[in-house]
Order: sequence, then C-alpha cells, then structure tokens
Amino acid sequence: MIDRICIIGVGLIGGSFVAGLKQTNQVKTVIGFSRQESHLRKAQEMGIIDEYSLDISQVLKQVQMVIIATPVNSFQAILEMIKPHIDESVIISDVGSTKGSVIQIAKLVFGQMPAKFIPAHPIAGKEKSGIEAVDAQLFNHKRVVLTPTESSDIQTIAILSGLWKELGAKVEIMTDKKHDDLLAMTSHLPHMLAYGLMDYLISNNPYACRYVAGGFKDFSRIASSDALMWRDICINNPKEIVKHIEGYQKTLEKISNLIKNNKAEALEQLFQEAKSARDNWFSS
Ligand SMILES: NC(=O)C1=CN([C@@H]2O[C@H](COP(=O)(O)OP(=O)(O)OC[C@H]3O[C@@H](n4cnc5c(N)ncnc54)[C@H](O)[C@@H]3O)[C@@H](O)[C@H]2O)C=CC1
Ligand SMILES: O=C(O)C(=O)Cc1ccc(O)cc1
Repeated sequence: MIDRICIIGVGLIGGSFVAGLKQTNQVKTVIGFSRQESHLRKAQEMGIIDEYSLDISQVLKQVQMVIIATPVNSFQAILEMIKPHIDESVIISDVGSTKGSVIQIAKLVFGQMPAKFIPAHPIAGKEKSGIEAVDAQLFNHKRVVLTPTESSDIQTIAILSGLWKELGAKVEIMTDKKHDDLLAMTSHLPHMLAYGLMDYLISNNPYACRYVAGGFKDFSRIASSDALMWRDICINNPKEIVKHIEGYQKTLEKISNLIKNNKAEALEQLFQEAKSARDNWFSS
C-alpha cells in the first residue's frame, strides 16, 4: 500500500484514478492540488481526496508518488513547479493523451528523463470533464499504455503497472513513438472528424441538427469533449495527427470517386469489408 499520493488536476481522469486506488485499498492518503479551490473542496466532500492545498510545497511533503492529470500543455509549468520540492525517490507519472511530448518536456525540465518518471495513458474516458464525471470503475477492462524510456527504473514500471492492474486495466508497454502514431489514428483522428463534422454542419446549415438520427448522435458524441484538452492534444502530437487526417482524406477521395463514377459494386465491397472489420472488432 502506498502511504501518500499527490494528484495534480482532480478532474475526470485524475479523480477516477485516485477514486479507484482508494476503492481497491492501494493508497492510504490522497492529497489534491489544482488551480481552483472549489474543485478540490468538492473532491474532498465526495471522498475522492483526503486533503488538499493550493501550496505545492505543502502538497508534496512526504509523498511517494505524484500523478499529473491536467491538459498536456500545462505539463511543463507543472514539472517546473514540482521539481524543487521532490527528490529522485518520488515516483512521477501522468495520464496525458500524448506521450512523446511529455517525455520531451520532462527531459527539458529535469535535464534527462528521471528514472522514476513513467509516462502513462489510460485509453478510457468520456466526453464529459470534471470531478462530477468521476467513476472509480472507469478503467476496468480498459487498456492503459505505459511508455517508459531506456532510463526507466524497472521496479517503478512494475509498481505503476500493478496499481493500474488492480483497477482492472490491461497494461501494455510500448514506445512513445508507437503510442503517438496509434492513438493519432484511433483516438485523435476520430475526435477531429467529429469536431469537423459539427463545424461543417453549422457553417452550412445551422438548422440541419433538426434532421439527425441516432447515427449522427453516435458519430458526433465526442465533439462534446473539452475543447482546451483537444487543443492541447493537437499541439502536442501535430505530425501524426496531420498524417492521419491526410491519409483519411485520401480514403474519402476514393469513396467520392467511386460514387462519382457510379461504381456500385466497388462501393458495396468497401462498405462490406468495413462492416465486417467493425463487427469482428466489437463482437469479442
Ligand atoms: N477526458 C478523457 O476522456 C481522457 C483524458 N486524458 C488526459 O487526461 C488529462 C486530464 O483530462 P481530464 O481529466 O479529462 O480533464 P478535466 O478537465 O476533467 O480535469 C483536469 C483538471 O486539471 C485542472 N487543471 C488544469 N490546468 C491546471 C494547472 N495548470 N494546474 C493545476 N490544475 C490544473 C482543472 O482545473 C481540472 O480540475 C489530459 O491530459 C487528457 O489528455 C486521458 C484519457 C482520457
Ligand atoms: O469519449 C471517448 O469515447 C473517448 O475517446 C475518451 C478519450 C479521450 C482522450 C483519450 O486520450 C482517451 C479516451
């Protein structure tokens, strides 16, 4: 059991993580830090954190682990803020949606990647943000990717892995490069498509939303996600996101040409293959 964990950013993901740790008896005391006292007070009332302070030197006293759960553009300022108050025995991790940029920032701030800083990304979430959306079961049966570097401490990887596994997560280890490419395709691209679809509709016909069915609602749900969080993800994984947007544009171009040229059979075949892939992926 960990004696004292500090969570920086007590919102959907940070709150759900520490709520899960408490529920599974993996931590004795959780101490919260955020910019807004009202969020911290609410989190304490909900029993998600035990203590909080707006003074980082107080928050970091005697902690064994610090988890950063804020939008990724804030990471540099946060690492610079915590650096003077922790020594190298403290485990650091995060839940950010991009991983290459987090490693780059950590190297910049600390001079090298600290052996006990293990970057992590739970591939689970919601389009809702904030403490009200916290769910201690959020990571059950979900994948969590760890992206340690060549300087990472093996025992620390095992400790962090163990915490996530106790929450029911399936932990996987990969390079930050592989993570950022894969997630740009499976998570960042779909969010761009959903935001793009909404933008397309409202700029063409703001009344179109009166005529949508369930399919549109399913497809566009993630356009309700937090705008600042997604701004930060784009800024922190630009190359891979643009690469997959451009790849997807080619697929749309292909479909458009099939329609223009009245290629009924080829269209049906493309749809059938896509349907089978989706049916197979989500039937298991
Ligand atoms: N929302 C989702 O579904 C998922 C999000 N993530 C990642 O998790 C991280 C957190 O996202 P959410 O929990 O959804 O956000 P959230 O908005 O629910 O919570 C973020 C919290 O951080 C606080 N905060 C923001 N900037 C801060 C700063 N500079 N210093 C201290 N506190 C600050 C906010 O006040 C808020 O309480 C992001 O990096 C995001 O990319 C990862 C997986 C899923
Ligand atoms: O709401 C959804 O379905 C999501 O896809 C949530 C999500 C958002 C960001 C991540 O890095 C991972 C998961």
